[in-house]
Amino acid sequence: MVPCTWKFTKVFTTRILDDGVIEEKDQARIEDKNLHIVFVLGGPGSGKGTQCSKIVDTFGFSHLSAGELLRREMSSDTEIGAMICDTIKEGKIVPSEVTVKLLHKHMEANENNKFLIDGFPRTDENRVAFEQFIGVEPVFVLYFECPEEEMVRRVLSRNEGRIDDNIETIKKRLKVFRKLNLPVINHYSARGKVHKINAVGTIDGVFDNIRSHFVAYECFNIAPLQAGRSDLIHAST
Ligand SMILES: Nc1ncnc2c1ncn2[C@@H]1O[C@H](COP(=O)(O)OP(=O)(O)OP(=O)(O)O)[C@@H](O)[C@H]1O
Ligand SMILES: Nc1ccn([C@H]2C[C@H](O)[C@@H](COP(=O)(O)O)O2)c(=O)n1
Repeated sequence: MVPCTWKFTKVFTTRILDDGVIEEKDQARIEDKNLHIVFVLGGPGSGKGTQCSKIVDTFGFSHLSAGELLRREMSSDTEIGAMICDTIKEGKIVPSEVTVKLLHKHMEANENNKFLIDGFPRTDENRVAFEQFIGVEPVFVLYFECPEEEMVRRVLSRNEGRIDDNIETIKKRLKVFRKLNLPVINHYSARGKVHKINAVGTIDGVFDNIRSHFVAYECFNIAPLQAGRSDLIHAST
């Protein structure tokens, strides 16, 4: 399995408590972890979250869903929470600064060094912000290919009470996906990093296809695995 090669540079955070006691907290900086990051991309409802749970159970990654982190932040009674709510309702993309900071916070707090980052980067701006702020490239990118009618069907029957699971917002999210997310997938595809997954089929059937990519990755001792360069993807509309 994975050799754990943390460098363990500690960051000491000093805080003076109310009673004058000095509390020193130490944490490993994520910059010093030997991070293995897999980005999981695909349109809304293509099954990213469902498959991430299975990857976590089988391959020991930690799952960070950018959408889920934003939804949690949205329920905070703050200006940023309200901004996230408006943006998600409109099917638009939250400014990268907010999302990357949330990802950073959760990666830093988690001892694991293997992360599945689901629904990120959604735009070139997201991608560049992550590269600049976190400074790590993904080892590979899973791209869930799914017909739009199937994605709409799945989202409309998801029934989790999400404010963006309605036909009006779904249409906007699909448009944003075609316009902003496909260029990101093409960016990684040109670098041989994209593993295309056929997202149609039973949940277990789709996972069987995904499994081989992680097994191969582990066999290569977690060295960045170069996928074959796949054809560029063009938005159909
Ligand atoms: N292979 C599948 N076949 C049929 N339904 C599926 C399949 N995979 C997932 N689903 C269902 O489709 C819905 C959407 O799946 P999921 O939430 O995993 O998608 P997602 O890509 O994470 O969506 P989003 O980007 O909107 O968060 C869920 O109700 C899930 O149970
Ligand atoms: N990188 C991201 C990821 C998500 N969002 C917002 C906009 C999405 O429509 C919404 C839901 O995300 P999902 O659960 O479908 O991954 O969250 C964003 O702005 N930036």
